[in-house]
Amino acid sequence: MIIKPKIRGFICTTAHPVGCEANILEQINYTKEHPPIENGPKRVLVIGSSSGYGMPSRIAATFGAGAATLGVFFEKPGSDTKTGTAGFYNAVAFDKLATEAGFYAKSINGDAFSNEVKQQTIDTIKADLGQVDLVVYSIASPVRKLPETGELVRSTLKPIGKPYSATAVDTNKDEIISVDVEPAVDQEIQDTITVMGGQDWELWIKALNDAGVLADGCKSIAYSYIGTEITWPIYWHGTIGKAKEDLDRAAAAIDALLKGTGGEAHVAVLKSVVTQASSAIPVMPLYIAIVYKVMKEKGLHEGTMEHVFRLFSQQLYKADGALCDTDDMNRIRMDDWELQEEVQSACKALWNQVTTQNLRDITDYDGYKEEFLKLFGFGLDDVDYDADANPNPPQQFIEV
Ligand SMILES: NC(=O)c1ccc[n+]([C@@H]2O[C@H](COP(=O)([O-])OP(=O)(O)OC[C@H]3O[C@@H](n4cnc5c(N)ncnc54)[C@H](O)[C@@H]3O)[C@@H](O)[C@H]2O)c1
Repeated sequence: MIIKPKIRGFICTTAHPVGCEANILEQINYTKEHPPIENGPKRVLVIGSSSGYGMPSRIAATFGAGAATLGVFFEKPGSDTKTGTAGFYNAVAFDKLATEAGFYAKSINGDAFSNEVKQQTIDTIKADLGQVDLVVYSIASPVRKLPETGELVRSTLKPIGKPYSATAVDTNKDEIISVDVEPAVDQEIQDTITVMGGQDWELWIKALNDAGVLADGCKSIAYSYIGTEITWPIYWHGTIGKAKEDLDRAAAAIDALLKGTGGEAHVAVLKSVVTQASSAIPVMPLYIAIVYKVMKEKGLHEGTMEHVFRLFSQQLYKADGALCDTDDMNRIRMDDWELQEEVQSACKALWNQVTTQNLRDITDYDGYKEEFLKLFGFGLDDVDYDADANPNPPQQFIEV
């Protein structure tokens, strides 16, 4: 099949398996070029491991610390007429490259919110690894099927209390627009907490702990975002922010549980990056185009792989074995570079000046668009997009 990008709204409905493999290889090579992560984990479970921040977590564990990894994700395979999702191809590539390099890498494709996927994960750990010493929770989902009732709950990305009006970019027309978002009603706030809050992370840790598959000293992290004044109305002070506050609550409960066996749990607050999840959030694409411009100019830019590698090597598994640095909520603040005063004041200045005419000059909008396409395996120099590509490459995922 000849595969080209097809963009609909804020997603690309096609993905390129060869391009996705090239992306994974690039991330693996980045990791291999760095000194190994001393004291790193050896058996790792990554929940939400097929893209965004989850995949580099798996790569840092494997190629940085030499860990055996089990990945969980929810992705669609390709068929003769349709391509699979980018996450599917990323995971195919990771399993292949990790296995070829001699590492244990198994993947479970199914709904992480379900009891069945949790049980399959436990069975696989028991059969192959015995226990795990790190659990990474990196799910981003607009919907959660509740395991007990089967009810489908949807999250929303809305402000709370009052309508929100802001400058944004229409990424299909490459135009600066104004977006107006009505505030959430109470049910929408509750539902967003149900989908993206900490309950499922807690259910995972409880299930894994009850099954005896968490090693003594096991750590767990879940990823969060706080951001800045520019994005607060739609993010930290909005429905998704309430869900992330609930993640902080869950982190404290999980930390208390894991401390009993010498372990720990943290929320890691990460920087804004181009992922499928962030491109769905109003205002984020423009903010990212601006902050990338500023951080690239200041030599502070990191992509997902660089950022997660710094988290693993300089915080979670420090060379001297010291505990990670945390804020007063016990969170690991990897967003420290992005939140520097000089970065944020430069962002605010650009935010107030941006127009359709100067979008490409004063922001890194071209970089944003390139990275967006790259998420789906497109726009890479060394991939022949006119060549036939197999939309269903061989894989051995455990399907649940
Ligand atoms: N993108 C950012 O700028 C950013 C910044 C800070 C924190 N984060 C956080 O990082 C985490 C991951 O987000 P991302 O941006 O990497 O998202 P992403 O869309 O790139 O990846 C989401 C992952 O979740 C998996 N997933 C979704 N629903 C699932 C389900 N029902 N069962 C199993 N797997 C499922 C997907 O398969 C994929 O592996 C989120 O908690 C997000 O808030 C993101």
